[in-house]
Amino acid sequence: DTGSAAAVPINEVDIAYVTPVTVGTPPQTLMLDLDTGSSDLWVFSSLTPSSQVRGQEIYSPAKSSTSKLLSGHTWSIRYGDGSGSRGTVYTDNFTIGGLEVESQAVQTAQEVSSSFTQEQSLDGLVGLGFSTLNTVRPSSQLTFFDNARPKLDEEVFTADLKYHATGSYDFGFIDRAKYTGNITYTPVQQSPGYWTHSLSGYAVGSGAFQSTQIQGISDTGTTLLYLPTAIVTAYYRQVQGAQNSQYYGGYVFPCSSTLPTFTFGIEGARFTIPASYINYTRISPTSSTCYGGLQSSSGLGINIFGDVALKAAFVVFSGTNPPRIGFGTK
Ligand SMILES: CC[C@H](C)[C@H](NC(=O)C[C@H](O)[C@H](CC1CCCCC1)NC(=O)CCNC(=O)[C@H](Cc1ccccc1)NC(=O)N1CCC(N)CC1)C(=O)NCc1cnc(C)nc1N
Repeated sequence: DTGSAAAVPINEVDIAYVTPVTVGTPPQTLMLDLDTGSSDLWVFSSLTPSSQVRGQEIYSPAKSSTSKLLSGHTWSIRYGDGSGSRGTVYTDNFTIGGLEVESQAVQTAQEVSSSFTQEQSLDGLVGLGFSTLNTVRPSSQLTFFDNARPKLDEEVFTADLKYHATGSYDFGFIDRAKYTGNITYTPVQQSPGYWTHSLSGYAVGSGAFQSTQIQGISDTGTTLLYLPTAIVTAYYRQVQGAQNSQYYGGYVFPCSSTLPTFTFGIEGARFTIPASYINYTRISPTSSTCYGGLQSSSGLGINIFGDVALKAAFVVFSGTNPPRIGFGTK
């Protein structure tokens, strides 16, 4: 089997992408953030206090003839940006892009943090990290990809995220029409549960490519690209008026500045992020100061290849044994 679904940016600066999914019988449609940086599938639900719901679609297990309570099971998750949620667990039919998993663990939120309440276009997450990261207790649950794997034509899913446009996620096949040339693969280290791999180096603008192994995680749920401070300072040294602002928590620069491109390596292949992707957003709607899409990872303890980087390529997440990740030019 295969599946294919849209990845729709939820705002004008691609802060996140949501994908239509259906849960239950008859199908209830929700827009969820497919997140390779976590492994919980959770949704706003009829169990979420109405004071914490602001425009989100909700899943009501009581309205589904195929829902089953996973009794005694709970979950609680905390994300890198400090947001979080917790609740109970049902199993139900779950489909993405025509690909169905019966009795998928669907984690129903009983509490969500304020940033989720405020994000009305996001009805929950589909974790596509390794199932070891799942927070359901007493027994952890499998991700949609792990459940779908036995019925997939190929043990892969792909991400084709786009700049200020709708892209796609495919399951079970690699769509040759979505990239040119070949996919370059590199090994993935699946502990502790992220899609962890290395870049083979980088270049700032037309500068020489610096060959250096940079380990990090490819994370569709993270908006920006977070790399070691030395690389980030080398980049913004090329930007007139750029400064690392304590106030704004990162590099900012005049919106009128000319930004260089940023190239990263996967093994012998090279992928260039256009300057426009790195001119991420104005710090406020009327400001002439802009916030960079490339920021330092020093506070995170890990480098994160987030959407700013991933949208510059066609990315294959391969669940083969051993797992690997592939990048194609588009
Ligand atoms: C089982 C836990 C699980 C694996 C967890 N995984 C993650 O945190 C990575 C995961 O990909 C999550 C998935 C997000 C969570 C928020 C909602 C959207 C998806 N990514 C992050 O937290 C990366 C940092 N956040 C981001 O990149 C969010 C994403 C977002 C998008 C839309 C709306 C709201 C938030 N972006 C922003 O806040 N932006 C606003 C500011 C702007 N400058 C950039 C964009 C983890 O590592 N948690 C450990 C952890 C706990 N506590 C902390 C403090 N840090 C941690 N890393």
